[in-house]
Formats: sequence, C-alpha cells, structure tokens
Amino acid sequence: MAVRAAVAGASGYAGGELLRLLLVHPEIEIGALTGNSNAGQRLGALQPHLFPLADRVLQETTAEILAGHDVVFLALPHGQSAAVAEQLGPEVLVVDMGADFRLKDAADWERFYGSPHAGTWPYGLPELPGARAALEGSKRIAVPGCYPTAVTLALVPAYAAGLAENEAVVVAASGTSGAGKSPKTHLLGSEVMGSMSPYGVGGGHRHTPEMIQNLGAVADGPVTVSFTPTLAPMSRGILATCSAKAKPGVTAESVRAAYEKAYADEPFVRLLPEGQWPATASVHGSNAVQVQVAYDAAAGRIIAISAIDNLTKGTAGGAVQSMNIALGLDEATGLSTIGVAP
Ligand SMILES: NC(=O)C1=CN([C@@H]2O[C@H](COP(=O)(O)OP(=O)(O)OC[C@H]3O[C@@H](n4cnc5c(N)ncnc54)[C@H](OP(=O)(O)O)[C@@H]3O)[C@@H](O)[C@H]2O)C=CC1
Ligand SMILES: CC(=O)N[C@@H](CCC(=O)OP(=O)(O)O)C(=O)O
Repeated sequence: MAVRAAVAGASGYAGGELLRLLLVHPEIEIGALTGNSNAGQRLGALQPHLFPLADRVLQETTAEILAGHDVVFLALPHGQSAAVAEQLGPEVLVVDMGADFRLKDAADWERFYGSPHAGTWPYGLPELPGARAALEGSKRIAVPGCYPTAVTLALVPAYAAGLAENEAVVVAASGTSGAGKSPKTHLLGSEVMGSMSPYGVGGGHRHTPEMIQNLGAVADGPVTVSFTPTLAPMSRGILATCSAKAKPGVTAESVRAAYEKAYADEPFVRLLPEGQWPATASVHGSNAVQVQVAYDAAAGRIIAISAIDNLTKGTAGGAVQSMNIALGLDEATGLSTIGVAP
C-alpha cells in the first residue's frame, strides 16, 4: 500500500524540489499540498516544472489538512514548524526541512535564531556515525541545513579518524536558491549575476553551531568552526572548501586512507579519484555528494572539499533519504546520483 505524503510549503523552493523527487518515488502517493500567501493558487502557476501536479490547488497550512497522512513534510520558514508538528499525532512521520529541531543546545538556538527552542529530533544526515540507527523507525526527523550537510560530509572522516586538530576553517559558495523564493534585494539578478560576495562573516551565520555540533559528535572534543558563506551566481549548488590543522604524524596517505574507509560503502557520497575535484555542476539535481581531500604538507593542513546540490542532498533529497530509512525502505529508493550536465 502506498505511503501518503503531505507537503507543507509546496510553493517554495524546498517544497518544489521535494515534490519533484516524490513524483518519481515508487512508494509515495502525494496527498495534501499547502502554502501560505499562495493558498488557493494552482501549483502549475507556482511550480511550472511539476507538470503532473499542475492542476492541484494549494490549501491552507493547518494541522487539520495535514493530518490523515502517513508522512508530513514541513518546508516552512524557521520557527513555523513546531506549532504545526505538535498538533500532528505520534503515529505520523513528520519530516522538518526547516531548522527548528536540528540543534541540541537550546542556548545556541536562542542565540542564532532569536526564539525559544522547540526541541531536538533525530538528525537526518544518515552518513553521520550513529545517525541511521536513530532514524530507523523514528516518527520525527530534523533535516540538516544545506551548508552543514556539505561541510559535515567534507570534514567528518578527518575528525572521526583523529587526524585533525579541533579547529576548522570553511569557506562555502552557495547558489541563490539557498535563500528561498521570497524576494530579497541582495538577490536581485543584477546584484548576483557576474559577481560573488560573502555574507554572515565573522561567526554570525546560523549554520555555524550546527557544523560545530556535527563535528564535535565525532571528534575527541569540541571543534571550533570559522565559517564564511558566499553567494555565487548560480541557481543551485554548494561548493564547501574546508581545512583543518593536521595532528602530528599525519601524512597524505593516512588522510586518503581515512576518507576511502569512511566512504567506501556510502550510496550517495563519492570520494573522487586523486587529482579530480568536486564541481557543483556534477551534482546538479542529484542526491550525490562529491568529496575530495588533500594534505597540504607545507601548511600542515588537511583540505577537504565537497559539492552538493543545496536543494537535493542539501534539503529535499536528504529528507527523502532519511524518510526511507525511517519507513524501513531501501535508503536510495526514489533517489538518483545522476547529475545534469553541462
Ligand atoms: N532553499 C534551500 O536550499 C534550503 C531550504 N531549507 C529550509 O526549507 C524551508 C523552506 O525554504 P525555501 O523553500 O527555500 O523557502 P521559500 O521562501 O522558497 O518557501 C517558503 C514556503 O513556506 C511557506 N510559508 C511562508 N510563511 C509561512 C507561514 N507563516 N506559515 C506557513 N507557511 C509559510 C511559503 O508559502 P507561500 O509561498 O504560499 O507564501 C512557501 O511555500 C526553510 O526552513 C529553509 O530553511 C533547508 C535547506 C536548504
Ligand atoms: C544562499 C543562502 O542564503 N543560503 C541560506 C541557507 C539555506 C539553508 O539551507 O538553510 P536553512 O534550512 O537553515 O534555512 C542562508 O545562508 O541563509
């Protein structure tokens, strides 16, 4: 019997990408689709690429409309998920694609998001050690942020193998869809096209504590992360360039071996052959993650680089992957590692 899934936030970028994936998922039947300002609109007017759903009409985002499904995806702005989720019964699998339930530390949440902490749910990054066990059979999933997905997958093997000192420096470039659909002046075409610019500089980006949480979970102590995001003139994709000081005795061979071991059996993470570097175009529209690592002996630093599609592995694909695990399905069901090129 098909699994009935509702999508709240179906008019947004994350909701649209999720529907693109759910439409080809063999076990899913798409149920209610809801929006906010666009409730009452045809989906075809808002997400014209989702041809089979063009005549579906968006409903209001209420617990009554979302109830009665096996799975409810919440692709809502930060702070909007908790009120809806608490009205959905414990038998419903709720997958939050926003940030509300990602952080364990309430003080971190309050400092970076400025509202009371709603709680912590099992974290939907299956590749993080221990994550799959927490997701199996779970009825609540917190999907990671897009930058933390890219950065965690780039650096976790170095920390899990005890190769890196507990400080990391990250510069990551993101496509503009990461900022969502609502108009913002710094995202006007004329501001973004042909230009790259940083934002959230100096430790202020709200994804920093999430990266620290993930790396600290596998390292031998707390890890500091200096994170600088940049906007790149592309619609999708994240390229995360991460580095960490190597511990004494580390060699290029020991770094390579740690990454090969970590990702040997991961269905979505591909450690590239030596000399080949991740590129966002290679993962466009796919749930794949490209990773490469090098040891800069002169600087004594491990350099790890990853590429993801922020809307696929960084949001909707990660959500489907974790949902599959929670439902007891093969984790790759309905997901592709095939990109769109050029
Ligand atoms: N874009 C990305 O790469 C990523 C996004 N996410 C997360 O996914 C979530 C959605 O992001 P994204 O799709 O980019 O954002 P968008 O701005 O594109 O879409 C937001 C969606 O939420 C709805 N919405 C807005 N306000 C409310 C409200 N008060 N109550 C209920 N629904 C509301 C909108 O409905 P309407 O259009 O009808 O007003 C729309 O469907 C966010 O939490 C974001 O952090 C996570 C990782 C990556
Ligand atoms: C380019 C851009 O603006 N990106 C977003 C990150 C989007 C995302 O994944 O994050 P959340 O799910 O936590 O919103 C930002 O930096 O705020």
